[in-house]
Amino acid sequence: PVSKKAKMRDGGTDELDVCQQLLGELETHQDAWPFLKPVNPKSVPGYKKVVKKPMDLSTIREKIANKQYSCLESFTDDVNLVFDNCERFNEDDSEIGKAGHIMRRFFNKRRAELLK
Ligand SMILES: Cn1cc(C(=O)NCCN)ccc1=O
Repeated sequence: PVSKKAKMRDGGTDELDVCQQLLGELETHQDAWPFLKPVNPKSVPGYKKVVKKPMDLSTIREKIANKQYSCLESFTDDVNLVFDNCERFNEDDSEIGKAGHIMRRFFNKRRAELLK
């Protein structure tokens, strides 16, 4: 079988390039505004108690910079956490709830296209 090592190419893995590409597209999406920075628990009543594992795009950007993602799967888990938290806390027909559904669909579509 092809060894893990074989996945490496100069300057890091292809998977990490895909993570950077996807994150860049999420950050610049017009509906990304609710997800760019950590939710401020002081300005959003109930958030701290309800959402056990907060996650946002700037935190994911930091984790990439600190080499905290070993593979596309661990990166995908954090992106999905952003949108799962959003569904948990926001009505589907709210502005933020709608943005979360749009962003999740966009992410899944682009991830599939980049992996083809
Ligand atoms: C993702 N999310 C974001 C907010 C929020 O208010 N973000 C600041 C926008 N400027 C509130 C609830 C929530 O689930």
